[in-house]
Amino acid sequence: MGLLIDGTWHNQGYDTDKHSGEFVRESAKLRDWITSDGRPGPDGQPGLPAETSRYHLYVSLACPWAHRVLIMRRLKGLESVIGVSHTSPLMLDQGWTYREDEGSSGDPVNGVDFHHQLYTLTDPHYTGRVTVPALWDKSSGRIVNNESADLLRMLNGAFDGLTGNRLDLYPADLRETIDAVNADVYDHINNGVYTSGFATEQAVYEKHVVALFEALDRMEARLTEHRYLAGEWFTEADIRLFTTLIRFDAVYHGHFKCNLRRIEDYPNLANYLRELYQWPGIAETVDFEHIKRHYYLSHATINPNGIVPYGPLLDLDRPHDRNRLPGKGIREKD
Ligand SMILES: N[C@@H](CCC(=O)N[C@@H](CS)C(=O)NCC(=O)O)C(=O)O
Repeated sequence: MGLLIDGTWHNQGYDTDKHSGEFVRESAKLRDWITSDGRPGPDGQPGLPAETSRYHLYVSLACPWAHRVLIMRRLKGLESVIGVSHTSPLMLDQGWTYREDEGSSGDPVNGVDFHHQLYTLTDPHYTGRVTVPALWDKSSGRIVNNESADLLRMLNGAFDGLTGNRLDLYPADLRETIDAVNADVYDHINNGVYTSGFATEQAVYEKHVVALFEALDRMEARLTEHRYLAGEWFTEADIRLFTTLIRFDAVYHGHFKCNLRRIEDYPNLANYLRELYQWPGIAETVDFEHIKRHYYLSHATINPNGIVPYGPLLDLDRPHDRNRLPGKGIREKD
């Protein structure tokens, strides 16, 4: 694990001492935006036009943030429009790598060995953490965006003219609800497992793990009455919760000590997780081999001997009970 400082790779972990034992996630820095015709993004970000085969997605199959984007790519029928390379599950001295002998797909676009090289190709003086997912633009030869929340929004709309796909995972009339759920899920669940697991002080860990389970309780209650997080429609809010839930019992419960309960112990969350897992196309984006090997083998401070647990046994294909609640699937744009 490491970071770039003025374009030079430094092999160093997260500095929790600087924040009294807290893990503080760095904000993504590369934030240009793909739009259908290259006009600026929603907040005036520099725009680039959607084109077939122009952009390439670099992901880790282990990473919950990258996984969101893989699901959106699949649901939006973008497989033949945006190519993908995945890293090796191991994130060690050189960070994410494209070592095929360790399980990476390799990098056919730039032929790099290490993910950090894509950042220095983008900016020879790059300073910051080197993260997946990253969307590469073959035309300008750089990463245009490395923030999964942005990538979800772009993939939901910008390429519709090329694919004819009209599914809308961020419908205008549900945005207020989706944004509010996303904020809670991001702070306490998506990031909450990391702030719990990477805490280096007991009190800091306890604060985050309690907040995490309070948020899971809120989601459990919400899903008693609602089929999906924003109501009857499946939206990006569900994708964003799913990628944490699917890793929870296999990794976060043990490795990150998020062990008040398992997802399996929550009737609604467990059934909801299975419904989403069984959604056409989604199970194919889940790779437990990468997920387990990544976490248990990449964080030597947490798991120094690198033993990967054999279990748990998960039966995500068994039936769910979510049909008891009204659901309409994914909205189509008018
Ligand atoms: N804000 C980013 C966060 C991505 C992120 O933190 N990815 C992790 C993998 S799960 C990573 O690459 N970490 C490397 C590091 O922090 O050095 C996003 O959501 O796209």
